Amino acid sequence: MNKRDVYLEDKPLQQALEEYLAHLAGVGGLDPGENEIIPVEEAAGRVTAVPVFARSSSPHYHASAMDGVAVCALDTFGASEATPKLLTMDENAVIVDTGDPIPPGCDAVIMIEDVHFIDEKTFEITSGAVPWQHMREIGEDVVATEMIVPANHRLRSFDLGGILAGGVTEIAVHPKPKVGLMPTGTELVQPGAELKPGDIIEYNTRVLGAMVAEWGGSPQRLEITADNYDALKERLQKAVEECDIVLINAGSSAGREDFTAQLIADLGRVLTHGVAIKPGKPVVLGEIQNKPVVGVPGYPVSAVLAADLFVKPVVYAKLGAVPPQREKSEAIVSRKIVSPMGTEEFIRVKLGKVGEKIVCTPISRGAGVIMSMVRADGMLRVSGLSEGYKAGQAVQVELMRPLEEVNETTVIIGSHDIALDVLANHLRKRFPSATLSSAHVGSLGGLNALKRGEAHCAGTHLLDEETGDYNVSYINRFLAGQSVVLVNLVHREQGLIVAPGNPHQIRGVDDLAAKRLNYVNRQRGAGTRILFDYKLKQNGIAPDVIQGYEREEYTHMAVAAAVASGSADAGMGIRAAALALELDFVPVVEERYDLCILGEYFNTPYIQRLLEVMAEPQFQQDVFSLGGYDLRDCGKIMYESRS
Ligand SMILES: Nc1nc2c(c(=O)[nH]1)N[C@H]1C(S)=C(S)[C@@H](COP(=O)(O)OP(=O)(O)OC[C@H]3O[C@@H](n4cnc5c(N)ncnc54)[C@H](O)[C@@H]3O)O[C@H]1N2
Ligand code: MOO
Repeated sequence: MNKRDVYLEDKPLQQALEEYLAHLAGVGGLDPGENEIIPVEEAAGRVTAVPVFARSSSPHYHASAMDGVAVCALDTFGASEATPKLLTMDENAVIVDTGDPIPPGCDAVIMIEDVHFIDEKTFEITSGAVPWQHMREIGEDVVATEMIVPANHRLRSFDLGGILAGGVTEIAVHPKPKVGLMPTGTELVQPGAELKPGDIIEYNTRVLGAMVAEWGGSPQRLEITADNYDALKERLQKAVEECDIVLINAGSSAGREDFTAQLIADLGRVLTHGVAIKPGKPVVLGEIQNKPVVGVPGYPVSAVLAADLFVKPVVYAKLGAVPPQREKSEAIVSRKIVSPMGTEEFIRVKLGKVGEKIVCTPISRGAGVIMSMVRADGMLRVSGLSEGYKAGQAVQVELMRPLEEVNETTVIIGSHDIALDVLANHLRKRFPSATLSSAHVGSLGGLNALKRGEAHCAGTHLLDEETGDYNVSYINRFLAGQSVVLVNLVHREQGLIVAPGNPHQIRGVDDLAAKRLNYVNRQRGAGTRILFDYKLKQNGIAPDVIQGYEREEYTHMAVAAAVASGSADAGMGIRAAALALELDFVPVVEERYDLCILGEYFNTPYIQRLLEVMAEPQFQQDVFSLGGYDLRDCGKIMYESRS
């Protein structure tokens, strides 16, 4: 049998979902299952299977609502400042505290503050009591037999109070759908294992498990199964028997060992294999023994999206509900986004409020980049009917963080430095509501982002070859006429990041050419790239003599990672990046790394908070101990220009 299915469908998302839910509903695959009876105190987050009716009223007796004296209102009529009335304890008044039963014969409470004792037994009042004043009547809160919550209601903390107040101690809830999570792949190893080349840490089922729990299901993580058809079939069969829903992770596409669709077809039925979404395209929507079985693609972002789009509605449906919509916000696209027609694309974006508008900047679109989810503030959907967006276009973004957090975010776009991570961390510690969001597009990219009004500030280290000074001439050129303040963050060592022990005995840039070594470069517009070009020129070396000059990475850490992996012999970067990956470092220059701040934001909390943190000795110490940093000018204004 040819188990390799290379013909994936391209079904539109909405159609795939509707067809799937309709099919499942038809075969009973969305039925909730037998009710579970549980104590009310354990019921938060659970979903009621039947309405809950009050057994008793609350209060179930007339109760005093205040500390004071219970009286018969008739006895108090006519009391005023001019004609106070005297009442006698135990004859026509009884002392009560809040919550006490009202004694027979009484129908009102006078607050203790309004009572003037003449002696132990007698007191005076200067205004009459209205019948039922300061009393809580029987059933003021809950009336016996009334419905407290309907069926299919997800119980919140205070709902438990209402139910218990109504005299109910146990309730019937829908069982949590048991979702079997089946990781497959010979290459998978458990988190924490010693890693060999080719090993992949199995984390998808952990992520999926946390998602299932959030939706109200009960995740059941299964053992890793190798890519062996018979073993997979046996495991899947067992999982279907034991669970209400089964997710098979990976093996969904067209690889030689991608068996998921075939397995589901073999044991049940595949309704859809391939949906016009990106990431997540090879998702398999199927059913075995009337139970939903979904083949979730292996790439982590694809897995999260496929589960969110197709499994969440199934779990919710089994609990008698539809998933809540994510909150949305309007945002302005910072740069052109191109997306293929015919595919609904899900683009992870960073958000920040710069001036009056929320700016939306796309981050990595790779389906294998889980960090794109970690870093995302929102998700931008590009419909299959659209080719994307122009820079400056207004879009609706689904929020992955509360809008208040987005509004409190300082947006820094430009060159990357590890000190920014330390700054972000200290900022959050000192100001819990504040966030520093940094996007790494190189120094020139940062200045351009400032010009377009997409950031509050930019990290920049641009060497002026003529003057040997940093940043100022570039600011005057790229931000002419704009008011900016240039504040130093660090001086740092730039040099060549090389393998441990410096096996090629590299002493400087000239050795790269002389020894024909493999170099890894930074992208055009990066300050480090400009520095490298300057050093080549100084040494009279043409760029095309450098092997790997065209290979571009976007951050110091990515350059260090290329050297660590052995795919490059050297790359220019900061010492801290070399130290972080236990590599060696050949110093070339000390350079200045500044924050270029738009004048209009200088006196706002976005910037003042950063400056406060930069002045902290602990922040400076933490940056210093990364190695290769000098903080002698940290926080100092290096230059100011006015519009
Ligand atoms: N010729 C084609 N190749 C691929 C296609 C295609 O249409 N034609 N689709 C691509 C797309 S899109 C996706 S998405 C992936 C889906 O891959 P599979 O579901 O078959 O998964 P694997 O190939 O087994 O694994 C992919 C990748 O996922 C990571 N992975 C897998 N399991 C886990 C886990 N439990 N925890 C963490 N990470 C996991 C791992 O990095 C694998 O390398 O196929 C493309 N190929
Ligand atoms: O569907 Mo795949 O998830 O685009 O990478």
